[in-house]
Amino acid sequence: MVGSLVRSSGHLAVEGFSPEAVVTAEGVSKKFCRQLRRSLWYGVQDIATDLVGGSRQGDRLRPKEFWALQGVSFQLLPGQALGLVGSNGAGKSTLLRIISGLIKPDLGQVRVRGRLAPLIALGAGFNPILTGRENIYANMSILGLSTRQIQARFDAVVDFAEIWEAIDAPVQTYSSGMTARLGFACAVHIEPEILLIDEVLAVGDVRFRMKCYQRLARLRDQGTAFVLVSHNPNAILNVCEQSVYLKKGQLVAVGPTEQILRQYEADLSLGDGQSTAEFLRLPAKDPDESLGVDITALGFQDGEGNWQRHPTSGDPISLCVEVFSHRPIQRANVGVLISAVAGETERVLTLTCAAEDEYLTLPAGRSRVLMHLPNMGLLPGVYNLKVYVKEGVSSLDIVEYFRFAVHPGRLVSQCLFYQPRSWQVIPGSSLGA
Ligand SMILES: Nc1ncnc2c1ncn2[C@@H]1O[C@H](COP(=O)(O)OP(=O)(O)OP(=O)(O)O)[C@@H](O)[C@H]1O
Repeated sequence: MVGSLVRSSGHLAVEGFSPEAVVTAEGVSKKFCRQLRRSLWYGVQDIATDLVGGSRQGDRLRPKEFWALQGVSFQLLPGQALGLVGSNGAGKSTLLRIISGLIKPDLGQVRVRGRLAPLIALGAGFNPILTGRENIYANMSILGLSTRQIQARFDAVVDFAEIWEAIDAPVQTYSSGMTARLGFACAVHIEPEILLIDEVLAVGDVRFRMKCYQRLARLRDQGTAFVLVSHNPNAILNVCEQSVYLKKGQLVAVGPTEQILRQYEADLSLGDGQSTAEFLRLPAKDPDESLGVDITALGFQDGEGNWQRHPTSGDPISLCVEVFSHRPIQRANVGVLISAVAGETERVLTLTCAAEDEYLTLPAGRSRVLMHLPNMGLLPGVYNLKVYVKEGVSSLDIVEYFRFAVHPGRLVSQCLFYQPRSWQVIPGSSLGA
């Protein structure tokens, strides 16, 4: 799908484009200027240069300009789904805007073959003062449908968006979920050959999201190609078998989605500023500030008591919470809440003493609370751990932020949940008597 990649002058470039590709991006670069005044002035200069038939110096940065995209090449074949991952400001939306034709690249080119539907900003393409009905006609005709074709699909669009009661109200009175539903419904009902989706699936309730995913699967079966941007790795994993990783405007990797997400998440964990330390040491608290128990250190330890900065999926591991107690606590409730960093703070695991009525006794002075996990059930990725110590409903101390990465190990699971199990074959045995 993405051709073979070679490194050239510090960038990855695609060798041997397929003539069947529905989208081909070749050495695409885009620069922006953060100063509005300068940016407007540069715009005027560029238009003047175009008018007199001069050539823009697209390859050079003018003062205060920066590359939002630099030398990005990839291609998308019919019916294939490509995820676009990268942290904030990596250039994902800029790339989608260039593919959709909303903005022009300064260098390189993008070729698109087939009808393209961009779903790249909530409500973009809708006129807020027009009604839902009027917007459906306006939007779908911009996307290439005739009035007769729109009439034939109108009911299906409104049914899908579930907005019959508001169809004659101005779109500015719609909730963000309703606008997203209408945008999605219009885009999928033009039956595009290429669909660009930028985060819009994050809006709307869970039921509608499931409906969108089902619809996307149907479009894929019919041969629609996708480019999907999402901060939620599961959304990308569900839809795309291949992904592109953008970092500071450059394409750093392309390949199977699982591999690309691991690389991205590993980079995220290296950028957290905590990664070099084997465990998290917390600054000593002023006795006046303390509520009775202070968490003084936090980390993972293996069976031999060695600190493990990055636990391995499937291996036994213990979470170690070092505390200093100013007085004995008879019924301490220690809680551990784990969320996925790349999943928009999606909670993955909540483990508390109170949930199992297994309260702890903390003596006065320093102690280590160990939570033994026979298997690290988290899949490879980057997580944030929050830990608290409570006595009844009163919180004694809390650490909001301990980021760690889980490295791949022998555990192989395709889903979020890992169930430890053992297998057995009983020869000569049947379920009958
Ligand atoms: N019109 C613009 N003028 C100036 N800078 C811009 C403009 N549009 C985007 N940028 C900048 O270009 C860079 C890339 O932005 P872009 O929106 O493509 O990133 P992104 O990967 O989609 O980020 P996010 O995940 O936060 O949506 C950012 O530094 C952004 O601030």
